[in-house]
Amino acid sequence: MPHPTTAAPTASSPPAARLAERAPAKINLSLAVLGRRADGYHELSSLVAFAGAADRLAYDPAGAPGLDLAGPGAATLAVEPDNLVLKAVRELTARVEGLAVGRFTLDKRLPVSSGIGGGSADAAAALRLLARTNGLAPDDRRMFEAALATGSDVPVCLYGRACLMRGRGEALTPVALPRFGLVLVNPRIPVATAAVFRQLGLVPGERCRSVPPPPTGFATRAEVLAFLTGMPNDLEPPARALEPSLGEVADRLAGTPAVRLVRMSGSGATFFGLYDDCRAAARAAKLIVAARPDWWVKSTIIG
Ligand SMILES: C[C@](O)(CO)[C@H](O)COP(=O)(O)OP(=O)(O)OC[C@H]1O[C@@H](n2ccc(N)nc2=O)[C@H](O)[C@@H]1O
Ligand SMILES: Nc1ncnc2c1ncn2[C@@H]1O[C@H](COP(=O)(O)OP(=O)(O)OP(=O)(O)O)[C@@H](O)[C@H]1O
Repeated sequence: MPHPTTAAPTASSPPAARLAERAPAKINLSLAVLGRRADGYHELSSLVAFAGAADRLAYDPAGAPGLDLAGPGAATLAVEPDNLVLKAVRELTARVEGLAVGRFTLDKRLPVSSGIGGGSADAAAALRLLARTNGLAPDDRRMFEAALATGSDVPVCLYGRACLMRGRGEALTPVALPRFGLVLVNPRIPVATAAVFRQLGLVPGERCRSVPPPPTGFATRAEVLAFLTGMPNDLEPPARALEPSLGEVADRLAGTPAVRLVRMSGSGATFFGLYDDCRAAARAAKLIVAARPDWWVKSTIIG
């Protein structure tokens, strides 16, 4: 297979031949750091769910292997040589003999390096497209292995449903969640995941806390909120220490009417607000956009 490349949009086969997958934003509703493993990765326990906001990955199986970038976020990735879509392709190619690979077009809508796993979601979408077009079962072990080799958040994005995520990101247990209105706010300040973990100052092999597992399901929003109140995002203090301006993002969300919970996702800098329904979320988003038109603000649903 020729080496896949990243390139500006080009003409390719007609739309009828194209396939597509959504690549939804991953939200860490809670995120406990339990310690640091001997291999350097941190041991996590995180309640994860997926938002209505997404990138979109189109695929032309007959096209030349590679990736074209489109959409409002394309420019932020244009000089990125190691796109996670291409990394996932390489990892699956290394595991599946004779894997046929075509051309991807990424419609980039989610902010980059923002704690909502956009790149991981894109990588998972690429794996799903390759599985569909190569006759691999979605639960083929090689899919999971390629996902984990691509990044810690890629397995959960491949899974794509609300779950408890543990370990480095490889242990996933389904959790039933009721629906919330959701507002995502990103101040367009990229935050490097590695720097936030490093700020915790844990040495390999160090344990720092234990947490009780969440229930396997929540019947009501009140139950979810009660659970989350005692389970913050442990990466929020180090992210705020690195980027004190994140305080304004949390404060703006906390000031919106009818907000039930405000928290950072992943390693930041995206914060989210939970609301009872999407109308309350839409109202809140409007207020934030009016105050900070320079921020990325998205009103959607989760659960
Ligand atoms: C913070 C989260 O977004 C929570 O879902 C993820 O744990 C991060 O997942 P990710 O961005 O896919 O992370 P990777 O690309 O695998 O790793 C990026 C950096 O974060 C560190 N990292 C990541 C995951 C983890 N459990 N422990 C870590 O210490 C890695 O050492 C690496 O330096
Ligand atoms: N398709 C992609 N979309 C976004 N970022 C990508 C992509 N490919 C590679 N990257 C690079 O991956 C890194 C992480 O990007 P991403 O947007 O997934 O971060 P994140 O939202 O903080 O993820 P996480 O929540 O998993 O930590 C950035 O350095 C970015 O340049």
